Amino acid sequence: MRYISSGHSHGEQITIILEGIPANLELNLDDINKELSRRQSGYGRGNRMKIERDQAQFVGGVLFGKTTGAPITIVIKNKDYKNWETITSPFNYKQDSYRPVKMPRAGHADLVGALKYNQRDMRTIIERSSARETVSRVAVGAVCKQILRELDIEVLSHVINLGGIDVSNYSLDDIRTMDSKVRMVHKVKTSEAMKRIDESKLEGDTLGGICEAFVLNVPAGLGSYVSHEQKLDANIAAHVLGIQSCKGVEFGDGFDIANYKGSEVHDEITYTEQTFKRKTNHYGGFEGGMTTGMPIIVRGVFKPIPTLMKPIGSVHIDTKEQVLSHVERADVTAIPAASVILEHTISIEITRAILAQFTSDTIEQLIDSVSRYRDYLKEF
Ligand SMILES: Cc1cc2nc3c(=O)[nH]c(=O)nc-3n(C[C@H](O)[C@H](O)[C@H](O)COP(=O)(O)O)c2cc1C
Ligand SMILES: C=C(O[C@@H]1CC(C(=O)O)=C[C@@H](OP(=O)(O)O)[C@H]1O)C(=O)O
Repeated sequence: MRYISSGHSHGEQITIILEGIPANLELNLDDINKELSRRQSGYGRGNRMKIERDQAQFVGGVLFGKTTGAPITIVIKNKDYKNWETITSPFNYKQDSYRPVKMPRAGHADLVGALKYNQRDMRTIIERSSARETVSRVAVGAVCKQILRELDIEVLSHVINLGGIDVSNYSLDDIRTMDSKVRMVHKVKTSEAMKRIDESKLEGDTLGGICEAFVLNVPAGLGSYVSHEQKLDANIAAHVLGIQSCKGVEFGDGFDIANYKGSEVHDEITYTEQTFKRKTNHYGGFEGGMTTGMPIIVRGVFKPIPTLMKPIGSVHIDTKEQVLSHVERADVTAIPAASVILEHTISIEITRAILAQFTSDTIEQLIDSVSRYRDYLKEF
């Protein structure tokens, strides 16, 4: 399974081509659109999210509500395009009143993108480096979650730190039953986090944070130790790090394991109810790049939004004068959205590993093949 996306933040649309999804999967379009709208909400987002109402249009690979096995094409329109058309229309642009972007924002892709692609107007960089692209991961991840649901595998996420405030107060059961808005910025301690967001906004500043995701009911043995390309934890980490503004990924106890002895952190092996289990899950569900059968626990840390309404120093790319960096509409924080994106990114990698490992021309074959593998594990 693989996917590619194309499109600009303020262009007409984001187009996604997704290949390798089994045939006969009945897609629930409402659920896919619900996931897209979860990505849009969350306290601290800027005015762009008031303009957009993301909806997936399937224009290939789905007939009679089911996947056909052919590549799937998904289109997500940018409603904001109508306000940008004179700038971002590929050919019918007008240059008269347009001001090119010349003062790179530290933390964004502006300067390095301009250097790499020899661009003198960093609009060309912004249009693709923008996290608008994350609609594609969520649309693809939402399709993947429907496959995972057929296999009784569940992926959940929540915010655990927003701008330095610990907002992690929930058990797995709480997270599972929360409605999406509450899940993204939690009820308890929310007011403190919202206050911090309001203060940052007034100060012209931005915030980052940490999100956590869980994958439940994964069979042991997804992924493989035989090559780095097949290590599922490595593939999840790479894809998560590819989320705009992600600066680190950890599994289970993560960086904290450095503080313990082996006897304290290796997850001791037990055998109950015909299953190999672990007394603990310090390694977050992975050994040797393979799932252990314990819940997968992944956290991502996301830096504060680069665009600052009270800008910091920069250098004009033509004159080389010291200036203040470019200012444009932006989020104060996007951590609630990052949590949804994290969940979908992980769903994609879990699905990719499953489709690589099991017979999957059709969803029926996949369900049967995973079920037989689960029986085999019980008989082992
Ligand atoms: C959901 C989401 C929304 C974002 N919104 C903004 C934004 O409004 N303004 C901004 O400057 N950066 C925003 N970012 C971060 C930039 O896209 C990101 O920092 C930039 O592409 C550079 O990539 P890097 O941070 O991974 O190095 C957002 C990131 C995410 C995940
Ligand atoms: C459009 C989205 O996020 C955008 C990501 C983004 C950036 O620089 O990454 C900058 C902002 O774009 P704009 O300048 O149009 O307000 C965010 O709104 C989205 O998440 O759908």
